[in-house]
Amino acid sequence: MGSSPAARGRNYQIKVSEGPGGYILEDVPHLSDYIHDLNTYPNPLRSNPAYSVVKQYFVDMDDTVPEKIIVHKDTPRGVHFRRAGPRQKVCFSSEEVSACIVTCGGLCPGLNTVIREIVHSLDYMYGVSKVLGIDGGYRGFYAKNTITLTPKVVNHIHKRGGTILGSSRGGHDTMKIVDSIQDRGINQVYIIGGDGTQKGAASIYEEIRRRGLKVVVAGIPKTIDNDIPVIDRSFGFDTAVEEAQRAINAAHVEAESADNGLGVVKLMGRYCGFIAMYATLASRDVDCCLIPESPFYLEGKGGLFEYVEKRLKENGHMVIVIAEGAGQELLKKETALGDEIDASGNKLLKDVGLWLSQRIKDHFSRKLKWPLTLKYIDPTYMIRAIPSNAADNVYCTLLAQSAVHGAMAGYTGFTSGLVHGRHTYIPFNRIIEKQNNVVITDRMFARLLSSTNQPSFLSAKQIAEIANDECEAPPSQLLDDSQDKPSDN
Ligand SMILES: Nc1ncnc2c1ncn2[C@@H]1O[C@H](COP(=O)(O)OP(=O)(O)O)[C@@H](O)[C@H]1O
Ligand SMILES: O=P(O)(O)OC[C@H]1O[C@](O)(COP(=O)(O)O)[C@@H](O)[C@@H]1O
Ligand SMILES: [Mg+2]
Repeated sequence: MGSSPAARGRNYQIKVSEGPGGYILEDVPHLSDYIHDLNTYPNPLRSNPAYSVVKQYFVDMDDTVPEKIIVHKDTPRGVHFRRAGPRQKVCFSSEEVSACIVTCGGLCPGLNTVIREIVHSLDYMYGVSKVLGIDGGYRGFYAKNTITLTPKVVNHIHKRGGTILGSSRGGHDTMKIVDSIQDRGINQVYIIGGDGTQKGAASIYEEIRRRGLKVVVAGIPKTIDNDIPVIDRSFGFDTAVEEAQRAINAAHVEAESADNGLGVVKLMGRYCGFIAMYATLASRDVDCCLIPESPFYLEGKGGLFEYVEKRLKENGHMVIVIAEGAGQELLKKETALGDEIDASGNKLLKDVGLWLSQRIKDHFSRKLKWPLTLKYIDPTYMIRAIPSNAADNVYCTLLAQSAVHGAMAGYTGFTSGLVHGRHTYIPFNRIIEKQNNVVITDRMFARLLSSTNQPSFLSAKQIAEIANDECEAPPSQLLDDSQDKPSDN
């Protein structure tokens, strides 16, 4: 993977200022930080009939959004992010802009909606007509042709799953990508992708800045797994949870219709179990939800087999939801398979659902001689390939609009993201420093355990150790709803 010496330093990204009462602004870079004779223009939205009637349509330059909204009387004001939205002045004239859009990593519902809205916002709000689609992810910058994107070309794409631009893993070469951006005269780069993609976007931004180019880099966070930190949730997550209900429902119907019926559903989540956890909480038909963050074991007292036996005796049927990244250590021990990675360096997972189903069947047929009817459903790629639902469509639209407003205003090196329901510009360093995961000592996980009645599979000592490890890390927004809403405890 190519990255410049500047990219390895990562110093350009951090722009922090402080104010009274412990106020901290983790700001995003601006072209004027390194280009001193930057022209500005009045925002064309001033004369747009749709927006000119809105009172205070333009965002006040001083508006910021707090990272934490639950505070005590004496709490310092803490970290804030710049509020997204249109500015009075822009740094590009409409004719000057030459934009490009790239989608990278795994598919996710909503990708086409984001592409469509970037093209539409650039054209209808800012009069920009030069927009290129980069074919097939990062490597498309230097190894493939581009696609001309017009409002007409993208008009109906939000009704389709996937990405009309194609995507890929691997192939990120900072130098070749920035050379291609420079050669093509591109000055706005919109990069849609997950944690890996945003790391790549940070390297591109740093190299562009090192070369002193008037080119803005705007990220739009994409991941069905919801593993991107800081933001409330990633687009496509809501759609995935909704679609997962169909698989869980099918598993439940199958399980209920058979003697000792057991439905096993595998859902996505390479390193985190958000989809599994939320789908379980939404469905209420699930008896056990297994996620990567919460280790489990099969045999012996307190193990999964014991719980399955108990539930089948009590209820006659059972549904297990398992995130694809759960139980990988157990599976690895038993199958002696090595560690493999994909082209982006992500762990390649073994099929834990298939393995678990086989282990349960073996256990009940050989050891207990129980007749068991087990149905295994793997809807993972079906879920990922559908178009986004209504809520995600609106969310994608606003994320794309925010990115365009930010880029036109000259902000760069940022990811457009929702923080406590407010659209913000988050500096890349905050997005790529860690991954979001389910905190099993948070209230939300307790709610999950109490809704399924499953054992936690952890001893009191293990839970205490995890709690100690996690007390340093702030709880994720999606998990700890005490961040957003009054506690319901
Ligand atoms: N640390 C990194 N630095 C630069 N590029 C990266 C990095 N990690 C991943 N990428 C690139 O980002 C793209 C997408 O990454 P991947 O992990 O596959 O998906 P996602 O962005 O959804 O997490 C790939 O083209 C990959 O080469
Ligand atoms: O598309 P692939 O390479 O089979 O990868 C599957 C992985 O992609 C995901 O859907 C999303 O991962 P990314 O957000 O990193 O793209 C994971 O849930 C899953 O493990
Ligand atoms: Mg990823």
